[in-house]
Amino acid sequence: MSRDVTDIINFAALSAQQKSLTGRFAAAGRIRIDNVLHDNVSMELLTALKVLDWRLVMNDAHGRHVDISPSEQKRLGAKAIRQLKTQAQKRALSQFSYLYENYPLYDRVQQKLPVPKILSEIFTALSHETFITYMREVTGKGIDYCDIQATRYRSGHMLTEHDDNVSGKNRHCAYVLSMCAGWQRKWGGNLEFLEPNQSITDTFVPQFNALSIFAVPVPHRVSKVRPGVLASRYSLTGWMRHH
Ligand SMILES: O=C(O)CCC(=O)C(=O)O
Ligand SMILES: [Fe+2]
Repeated sequence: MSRDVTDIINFAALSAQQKSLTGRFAAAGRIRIDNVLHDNVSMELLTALKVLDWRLVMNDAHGRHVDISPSEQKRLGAKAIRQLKTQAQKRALSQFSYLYENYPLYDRVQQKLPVPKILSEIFTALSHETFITYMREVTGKGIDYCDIQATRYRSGHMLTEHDDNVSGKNRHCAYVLSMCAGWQRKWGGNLEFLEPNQSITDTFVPQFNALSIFAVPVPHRVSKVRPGVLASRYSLTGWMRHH
């Protein structure tokens, strides 16, 4: 049997923070909410994330999206993948670039493809009326559903400056449910909020079971995970949208 939204999302924690979050979102356009999932759910999610079939995604020199399945990664081999990574990292110095791993949860659900139960339960909870109503109250925005993907950033991965605004997608807010225990800011992989004058106004270091929400459009990036870092930066991320 599937669990109810209240068995997934820790509404007691959300209600306790609601007033301060509403004030902060109105003032700053971004917030972090701690302890969003129940403890047992967050542990189950982490277990599932560790064994997902991760695809490698990046953009090429012409800005085209490249998406490499696990079997294709195996076929290409470690040397070819390393070369692709090096090229992406070079491009990141001069143009919009990204390189990370993803699991397209929303797309898979839309296409009626199988997904791990825990991921499907969390996706359902994030688009449940109870959670959407809460988010509408906190952000003051006309959200009615969330799309979702899982992401994994490992050593050398990054996402350079962008603002999430894509015409026709009706993205009101971006969200990142960060699922990293013991992440250190010196490892990179930090979510940074940017201003035109080269300053970084805010840095969200990955945490465990913490939900960041920020208004779209706002310039931001994920700094490169430092070479040699062995930990994985896991998140569930997407946009709060309206139909
Ligand atoms: O993972 C993050 O912290 C942010 C990801 C992001 O900005 C995006 O996918 O557009
Ligand atoms: Fe983004």
